[in-house]
Amino acid sequence: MIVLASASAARLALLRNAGLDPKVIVSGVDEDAFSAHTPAALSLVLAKAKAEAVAAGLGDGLVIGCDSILELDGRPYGKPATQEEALDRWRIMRGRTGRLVTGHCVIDVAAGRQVAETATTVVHFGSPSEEEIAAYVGTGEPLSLAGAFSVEGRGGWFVEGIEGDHGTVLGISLPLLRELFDELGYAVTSFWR
Ligand SMILES: Nc1nc2c(ncn2[C@@H]2O[C@H](COP(=O)(O)OP(=O)(O)OP(=O)(O)O)[C@@H](O)[C@H]2O)c(=O)[nH]1
Repeated sequence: MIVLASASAARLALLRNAGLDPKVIVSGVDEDAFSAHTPAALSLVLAKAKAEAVAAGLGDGLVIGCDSILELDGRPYGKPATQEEALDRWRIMRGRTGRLVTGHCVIDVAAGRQVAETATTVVHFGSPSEEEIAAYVGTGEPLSLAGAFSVEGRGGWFVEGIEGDHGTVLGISLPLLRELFDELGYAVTSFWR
């Protein structure tokens, strides 16, 4: 059994479209209770915390935990708390290049084994006008997204391009997840529906 320890609809859709049919158990981890020296380290700490919180209640299964953070000027940006914060974020981001880091953790509950790693995708932001930023933030979309943008939704109009795996931006890197499964001795193809 594969368990996705995430409330992210994007992560679930990505795994389903890629042939898996995970059971979703949201971890409920309080992300504000964690800190780390770098955005990448923070994404890993949070991915592990989410996977561990869900794995603690299971006797078997492969539990996947993830956390996505935008790194800009070395600072971590998660989901904006308010529309005002999202507006301010876009005024910083526009015309700039950031790194979307997603931490991944997979726990083989029965074997008591855990593997974890980050994936990073470079994001080149466009230069939306004040009116465009206000219109985008006004849709409410940015509030549920790490870095206050989507690459395939309404935010896509303001993303000039990315360098790296697009799944990492959506919230889960399939090639990295394949490596982590392989490290635990599992072939992802064996779970394809
Ligand atoms: N659809 C879409 N979602 C994105 C994009 N960038 C980030 N996200 C989502 O932003 C959210 C990042 O916040 P996280 O804390 O990692 O995850 P969450 O949604 O809070 O869910 P949990 O894993 O339960 O914490 C995830 O749901 C990602 O799927 C994007 O470009 N497109």
